[in-house]
This record gives sequence, structure tokens and C-alpha cells, in this order.
Amino acid sequence: MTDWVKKAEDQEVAKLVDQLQIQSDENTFATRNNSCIYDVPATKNNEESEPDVADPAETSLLIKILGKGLVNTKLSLDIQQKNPNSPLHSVKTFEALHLKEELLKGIYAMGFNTPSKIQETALPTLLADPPQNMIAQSQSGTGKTAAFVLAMLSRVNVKLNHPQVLCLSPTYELAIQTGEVAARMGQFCPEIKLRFAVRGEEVERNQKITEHILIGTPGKMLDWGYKFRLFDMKKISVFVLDEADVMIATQGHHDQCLRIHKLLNQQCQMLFFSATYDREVMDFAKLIVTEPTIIRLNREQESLDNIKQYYVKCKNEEGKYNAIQNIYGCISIGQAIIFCHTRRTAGWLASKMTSDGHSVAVLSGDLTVEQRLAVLDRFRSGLQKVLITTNVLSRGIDIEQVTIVVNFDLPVDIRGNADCETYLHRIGRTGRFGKSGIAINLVSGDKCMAVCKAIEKHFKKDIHILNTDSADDIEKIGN
Ligand SMILES: Nc1ncnc2c1ncn2[C@@H]1O[C@H](COP(=O)(O)OP(=O)(O)OP(=O)(O)O)[C@@H](O)[C@H]1O
Repeated sequence: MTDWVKKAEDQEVAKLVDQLQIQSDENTFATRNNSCIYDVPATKNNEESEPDVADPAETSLLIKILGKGLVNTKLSLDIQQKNPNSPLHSVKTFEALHLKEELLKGIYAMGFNTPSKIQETALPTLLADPPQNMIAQSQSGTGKTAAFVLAMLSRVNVKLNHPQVLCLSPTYELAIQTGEVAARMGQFCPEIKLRFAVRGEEVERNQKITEHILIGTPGKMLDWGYKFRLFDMKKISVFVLDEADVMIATQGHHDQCLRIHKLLNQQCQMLFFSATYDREVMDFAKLIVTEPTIIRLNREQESLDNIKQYYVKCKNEEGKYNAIQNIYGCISIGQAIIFCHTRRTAGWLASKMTSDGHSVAVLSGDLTVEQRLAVLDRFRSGLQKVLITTNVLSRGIDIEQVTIVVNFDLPVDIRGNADCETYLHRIGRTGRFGKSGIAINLVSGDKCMAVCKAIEKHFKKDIHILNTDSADDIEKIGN
């Protein structure tokens, strides 16, 4: 494993992302616009004027890199047992799992003293004999990766020199992240060999792969296992689908994962892990995973209880801008996020505010993951007080210190109706942990007003009118 550890360490993600430009698929090179967001080009392409949305794989990577350790949660677990022969129990210590000593040493060397909530329940099932299938869901940072990596390492029979464990990730960078965890956890097990099955990794056509664990992206895995037959898919005993929601919901990945799944042995242990599962994705997962134990960590309920909500009537975009000018002094006392619908609006607003001498950060979909990290780091460290963004700042990315959220554009679905879930998610960023927060909605036109009213009705919480031309009203926001 030593070479492998070194390799993983050498491939520190920050540097990687820097060199590589994130790709949504190993075979597609996304062309990125690295030019400064403030330079809104004269000829604007469609992407800029369409609603800006987050790429789930990029978001996962961002969340992983931003994550600073285990998220402690008091949320309850929801467990469904499809196989009546697999009694469920939980462990309070890693010793209780009866792991190989070297593996336990690796866990402690990583600074893990006790299992996290999801690990307590998942690990006994993951390590059980006979092997049990699992579909697990819990929010980012709760210890899923560490759990399945431990299962992967503990299942390897080092006497057999062929791949026994496959772990699929949606992107190169996410695969490397998982590999790094495996390398660290297995650092005292030099006999366990791992290999990345990602672009740039090549194997001679006439050679067989002898490593025990393959971590990679679906395309490369299919090439190696099916097209070039560099290993025997039927000999795989553990199959892990990480970021299962992204994998299943992304067309290309979906097909490739299904093909891999079909080539596997019936007895292969199937483990699906994800931070979220849409209903369809969960239904699909249940369809292809036989008798799974399903573990879900109940979602933290975002609430509007601690949030004062306002709306400001504006004539047009300029009117909205004036409203922001008027409240700038107030919003920049703490930290504020301004949400726009499109990259174009975000860019326009940022350039206007910048030219008026305000210091603002911008985060939109045309930035690389590395650029987004830099923007978030600056904002989180308080260097910039105002962050202008789109829906690309999607759920899961936590910025605790936000006190005001401004909806420059109210969130709407493709039919133009109020998107209440996104509204809750956006403004739920403020007013957390019992602190009070403020949400200001800039409303122009009847359609927009109707959206605002629909949101008010949906949550049964008043959204009060705010006149940003009135000093008294503005003072009201801060109190
Ligand atoms: N039992 C533990 N004790 C202490 N730290 C832990 C434990 N398990 C995991 N961690 C640490 O917590 C962080 C989050 O863990 P992990 O990456 O496994 O979570 P995750 O649920 O897979 O998150 P994501 O969905 O972002 O991949 C990591 O820094 C990891 O090293």
C-alpha cells in the first residue's frame, strides 16, 4: 500500500482541481470560462440568462473539501430491514466490531475514537457475515465514506491477487477523495493493494489487474472490466456506489452503473451511499439492490421560526438595485447573501455594486470548483461581507454566520410558480442555531408579487412590507 499512500497524498485535491478543471464525466471536457465575473461579455450566451443550477457532483466535491471534520448530529435514524435474517445491532466502539488490529490502528491514527451515529448502526451490517446489502443516506460529513471504506478494506482477502472490491464515484476528483481515505485507513495494511480506475491511469492490454480494491469512475471501470477484460467482474465481492443519487440520476452514469451491476455476481455485496435520495432514485435503488438494509438519518428541518421576512416593492431591476443601495449599510453589518436567478443578473449586480465601491463576492456556475472554494473561503473568513450568488450555492453548503438573505429574484420553478422548497433552503441559511435572521425579498411586477404571496401562504408566515426609502423602516431591519 505504501506507493499507493504516497500517490494519494501527492494528489492532494486542491492541487488537482487547480490543474484539471472539474469534469462532470471523465470523457467530457467541460470548457470553463475563467474570465472575471465582473466582465460581463457584450454577447451573452444562453447559459448566462438561464436559471443557474448546481452540478450535483461538483457540489459534493465542494462540500467534501469544505467539510472540516465530523458533523455531530442528534437526528434520529430511520431503519428498514428487508432481510429478516439480518438482525440489526449497533456498536458504541470500534473495538466491538472485531476488526483486524491493523485496521483498528488505522482508524485511531485518523483520530477517530468512537463511531459516528451512522457508523454505529451501519458498520455491524456492513461487516456482517453473510454479507448484507445496504442503501444508506445521511447528510454530508456524518461519516459515510469512512464507514464504507472500512467495509471495503475489511472484506479483502489478500491471498487472492485480483480485484475484489469496486467503488464507483461520479467524478475523478471524488474518486481520489475516497482513495485518500482508504489509503489513510489502510496505512498499516501494506498487503492490501488499491488502484484508481480513472482517466490517466493505464494498464497494458495483455496484463491482468492484481490490486484488490479498484476505486474509480464508471466509464473506466467498464473499460477495464468489460471491454478489455483486465479483471473478472464475477469475482467482485463488494460493490460500492458512492454519491448514489448523482450516479443514478445522471443519464450516462446511470447506464454505465447498470451495466456494471449486471456483470456482477448475484452474491456480491451491494452498498449504496448518498447524502440525499429523491423518491425515484430510492425506488430505483431498491429495485436493483436485493433485500437491502435501508438506513436514513432523518433530515434536519429547516424552519422559518427565527426569521423576520420582508418584501420591498420595486419598479424594475434598477429599483431593486436602489433598494440594495439603501440597505447596504444595514446588510453589511453582518454578512449577507444575495440570490439571483441567473448568472447574468449576478454578474450585472456584482459589477454595479463593485463600481459603486462595495466589496462583494460572486459565486456562480461559471466558476471552477477551485474558484468557488476561494470565493467561499474569503466570504467565510469575513473578508467580504456580501456574497452574490445563484442557485449554484445549493443545499448542503453551510455558511453559518449569515444574518441577512436577500432574494434579488424570488425562486421560481420552470413554470414560473413559487419554488417554496428553494425559498426555505435559501433563507434557512440565516437564523440558524436559535439566532435570528432576516430575509428581504425584492419584488417587481404583479407576477413577482403573486409569487411572494404564494410563499407567504405556503409557510403561513407573514412577509412584511419594507420601504427602503424610509430611514425608519431600514432601522427596523436591524432591531
Ligand atoms: N468516527 C469518526 N470520528 C471522528 N471523525 C470522523 C469519524 N468518521 C468520519 N470522521 C471524519 O468526519 C469527516 C466526515 O466524514 P466522511 O467524509 O466519512 O463523511 P461523509 O458522510 O462521507 O461526507 P460526504 O457526504 O461529504 O462524503 C471526515 O473528516 C472524516 O475524517
